[in-house]
Amino acid sequence: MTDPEHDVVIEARDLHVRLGTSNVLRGVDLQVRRGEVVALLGANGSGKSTLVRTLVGALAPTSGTVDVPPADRMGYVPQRVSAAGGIPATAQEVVASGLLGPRRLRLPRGWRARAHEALELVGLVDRCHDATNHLSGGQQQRVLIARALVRRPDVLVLDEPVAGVDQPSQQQFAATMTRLVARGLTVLVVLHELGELAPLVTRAVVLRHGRVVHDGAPPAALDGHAARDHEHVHPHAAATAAERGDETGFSGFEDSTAALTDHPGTEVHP
Ligand SMILES: Nc1ncnc2c1ncn2[C@@H]1O[C@H](COP(=O)(O)OP(=O)(O)OP(=O)(O)O)[C@@H](O)[C@H]1O
Repeated sequence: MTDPEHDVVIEARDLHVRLGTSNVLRGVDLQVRRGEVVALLGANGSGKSTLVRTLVGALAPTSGTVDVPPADRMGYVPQRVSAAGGIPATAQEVVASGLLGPRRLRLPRGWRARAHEALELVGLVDRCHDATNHLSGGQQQRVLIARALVRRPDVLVLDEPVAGVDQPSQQQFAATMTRLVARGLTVLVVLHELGELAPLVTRAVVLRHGRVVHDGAPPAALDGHAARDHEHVHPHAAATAAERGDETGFSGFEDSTAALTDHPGTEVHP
């Protein structure tokens, strides 16, 4: 018999994080099981980045517990970081730097092959000798994903990996994630909308004001609302959520708010 508890690879219990004078996370419980692709959604400022930064150990919880794999089994792609950083390093070098750590200051034997393997996964192996500052924003983001993959992690945590990224790179990113998930990678990904990743996402967790207000079916999976070419409005969605006292109402994702309720909303197609 399989034990679902055994499959939990990321767990946060009653997590509170206070930054400055703000209580940014206010009692978050989260579990991610092996093989899941969990989308972490929520309005700007709801605490998504703070949650993933706490999970990867970049921030200390004020209270509560975090249980995650060892650092070398978990890849992390932070939000809005350029792979270029003003230093004329090649894609291969940036990726290989993911093999370094506090206790490993020299690249291991075979680092080039490992860097190529990771660049292959993100579809950039042909650019391995290019300086990263000659790559597009989307390509730089893929270099950073390759950097997170170079240790062959079991779990990948990404913070808005496609925000502001060009469309070809978004598609390439989705293709990369599809390949990795098929190999068994577990993924926790902060997103503003499911977009190209919608078919992969197995569960959505929605934060609002530092609390989980939805943990279950991904909104787009219910009816395909997140499709790029699907334009519509839900004139009464907010009212519906408010009437029901439903805290899932959150700005910036109104469509999903409607999809999360059992009320279908009204669609207006231009
Ligand atoms: N170092 C800090 N000191 C004080 N407050 C902070 C700090 N970092 C973040 N915050 C606040 O915490 C809240 C949550 O921020 P966080 O970046 O986690 O949200 P987010 O959901 O990831 O937002 P976005 O979608 O805009 O990236 C915000 O109100 C932010 O202003």
